[in-house]
Amino acid sequence: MKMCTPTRWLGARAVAVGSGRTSDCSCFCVTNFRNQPIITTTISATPQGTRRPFSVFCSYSSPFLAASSSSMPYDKELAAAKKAATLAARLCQKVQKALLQSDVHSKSDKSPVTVADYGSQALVSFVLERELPSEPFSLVAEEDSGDLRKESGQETLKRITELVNDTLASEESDRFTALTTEDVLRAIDNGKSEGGSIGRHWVLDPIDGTKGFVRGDQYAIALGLLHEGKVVLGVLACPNLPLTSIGNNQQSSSNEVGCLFFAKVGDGAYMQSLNGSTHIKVHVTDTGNPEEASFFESFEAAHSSHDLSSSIAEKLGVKAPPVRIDSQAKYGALSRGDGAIYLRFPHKGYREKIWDHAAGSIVVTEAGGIVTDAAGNPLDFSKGKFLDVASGIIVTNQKLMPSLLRAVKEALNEKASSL
Ligand SMILES: Nc1ncnc2c1ncn2[C@@H]1O[C@H](COP(=O)(O)O)[C@@H](OP(=O)(O)O)[C@H]1O
Ligand SMILES: [Mg+2]
Ligand SMILES: [Mg+2]
Ligand SMILES: [Mg+2]
Repeated sequence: MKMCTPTRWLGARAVAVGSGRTSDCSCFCVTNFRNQPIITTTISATPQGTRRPFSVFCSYSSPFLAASSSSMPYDKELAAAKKAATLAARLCQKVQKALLQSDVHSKSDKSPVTVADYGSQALVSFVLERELPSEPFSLVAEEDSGDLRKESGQETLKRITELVNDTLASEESDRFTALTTEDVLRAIDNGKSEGGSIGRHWVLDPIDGTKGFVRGDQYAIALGLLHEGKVVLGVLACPNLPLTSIGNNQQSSSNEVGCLFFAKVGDGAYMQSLNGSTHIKVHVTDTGNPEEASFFESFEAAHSSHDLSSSIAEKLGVKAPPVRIDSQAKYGALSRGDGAIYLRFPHKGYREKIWDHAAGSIVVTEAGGIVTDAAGNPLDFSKGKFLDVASGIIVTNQKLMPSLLRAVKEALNEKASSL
């Protein structure tokens, strides 16, 4: 079977143009941008068997193709995601600047949540639904409105609604209409989808790294899109991340902070300033030498075992000390080569959630990196809101992955035999 990439998308019609020897190959296959066959067709052989150009016209009724008539797949979704994450970042920056103790609450699992987590979720949900009116809207997001619907949550709900409206009014004054508290509750609760392997689902962490946010450190607004269980685009807004490298031994040449990373499947990973400069393509480091590599891990030892990662780094031959920062800003920094490895080993019993990895993982893989669980399996985002991973998550480049996997295996075996 010959594979040829479509040269044009014509609504519900895919057109493939190529050349082939029609006498020895009669079955042709139109592939999508991930090289997966979407249409196969047979062309009858010419008696002469000559090499000549051919074109194949096939009817195809996919809503995905129909929706992509004049642009590349997921273009308008990416534009909407960048807009939503940028607006949410503005809201978070405002709150972090003037963080009042009363803006931090405790959820039933005792983790912190702030008015900015809720406000960011409401804004992203509202903007995505408004920008993509012709698409069914499904959102899997971290926060829910339960506490805000209680009597004790009314003041907080008012404050969140004000924040959302202030942000929309200052950033989009031309199209602003105020949201009510009910609108805000509804937008937050749109995030109740369970995700899964069928159709499309947005995946949102409105503030990833809330503890970092409250401390005044790193955090990210992380938004991904799943299609048939795979992450197909991701946007990471990192309002406090310097535009220049934060790796070990690297002096920052500018004080400017605020990065927006974005990636679409098959299209590479990019970074731009949150203030809207032109974007640059980013790539993970290509070092294969652990002595040149540094590694990222959680700032919070409660989120990832610092002991285990230090044992892995030692076995691998990494000399540099860990770079500890909060949130998926780690994935963003790794995607542009600030460091070579990200190690995440949650303590026993913790179940990873898809919103903590969806956006970050596509940014890194499109930048040429690899994201797997501790056994080397790819992450499976198709099983609902949880990610079932073996022991932990590891991220690095192609060259270092084989030796990293060996070091992880050794360190995990050592830990198991010491218990
Ligand atoms: N005990 C635990 N082990 C591992 N991860 C945890 C955890 N408790 C919370 N987390 C997750 O770790 C995320 C932050 O990761 P990091 O340590 O890389 O900054 C949190 O995201 P939120 O801040 O969105 O709740 C939360 O989902
Ligand atoms: Mg949280
Ligand atoms: Mg998170
Ligand atoms: Mg969060």
